[in-house]
Amino acid sequence: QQALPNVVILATGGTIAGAGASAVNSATYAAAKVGVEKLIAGLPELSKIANVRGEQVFQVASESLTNDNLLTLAKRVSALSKQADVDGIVITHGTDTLEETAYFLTLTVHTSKPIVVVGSMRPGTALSADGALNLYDAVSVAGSKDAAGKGVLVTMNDNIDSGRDVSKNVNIKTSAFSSQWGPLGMVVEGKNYWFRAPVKRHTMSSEFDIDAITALPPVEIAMGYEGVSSIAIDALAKSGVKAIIHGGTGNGSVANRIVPNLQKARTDGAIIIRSSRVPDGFVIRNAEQPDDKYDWVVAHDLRPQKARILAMVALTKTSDTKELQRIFWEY
Ligand SMILES: NC(=O)CC[C@H](N)C(=O)O
Repeated sequence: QQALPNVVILATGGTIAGAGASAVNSATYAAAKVGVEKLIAGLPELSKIANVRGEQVFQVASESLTNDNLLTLAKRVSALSKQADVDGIVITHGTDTLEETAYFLTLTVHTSKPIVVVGSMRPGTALSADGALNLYDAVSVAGSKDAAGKGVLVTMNDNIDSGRDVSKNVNIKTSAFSSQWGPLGMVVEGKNYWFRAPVKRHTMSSEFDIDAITALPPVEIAMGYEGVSSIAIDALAKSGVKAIIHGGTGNGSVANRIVPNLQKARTDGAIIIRSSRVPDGFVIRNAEQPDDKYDWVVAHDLRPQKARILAMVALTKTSDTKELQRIFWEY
């Protein structure tokens, strides 16, 4: 009988720590109510697969997380990952911005130990609550040797997804999370079944290290849509943001009437990053807009909210647009 792995659960809030007035409240409830000790005590099956201990890092709904929260969490994950008595780390998280935290961690934490971010779509008080199994799966994956070196992972609805690729694509339903490139595998009854591996740079092979990052630069998002005006772009440029993510239409297209405003924002110093509001596919450089001529960057397959995370991290090292474009291809 092998010794059980040591897994630390860092709790940050969300629906997985939510509570409703009755068992039929699957959508109407308060997130971030239940503490980590109670979450662990409510799942005695965990003690059969790992030595688990919990830390309450935050108790919030994830839409309210800040850049400072991201830094605090990532630094704690990094410190724990360096401890010999920690084999894996689980982060319980609200699902609304889970994909952003998971991507930030995979970009910045230098470890090959498994790190798993997990949430739920229904509070623990609801009928058919999904949090208990999702958390069991997260601890199981975080404690398994075959999950090492795959970047930060997300376990929701039996799937093991890459924290880089996965997004919340459905609300209300427990099948909320998916990626256009597919899950890496599945976890069933405490066993992992792998089908693919990430090819983008992450964790150990990342050039970014949370231990060396003390602040994140301001990066904001402006959406494209029929009838868009230059109000948002002009306001962002004036605010002094270091980069503007343009969540464009289609292939990252930009309304002709705001192109001059984005060009001016670039000349005045902001980095312009062209992404798309379309959930899947990716943006091709110099298609739709002459990125070389305008000195713009394209976001590859990253959605605006993920492009913002990579832009903030990349800008801690460089504001050279050629370097930034390399980083967007590689991560
Ligand atoms: N399902 C959820 O976790 C959503 C709850 C809340 N909005 C959050 O993101 O924390």
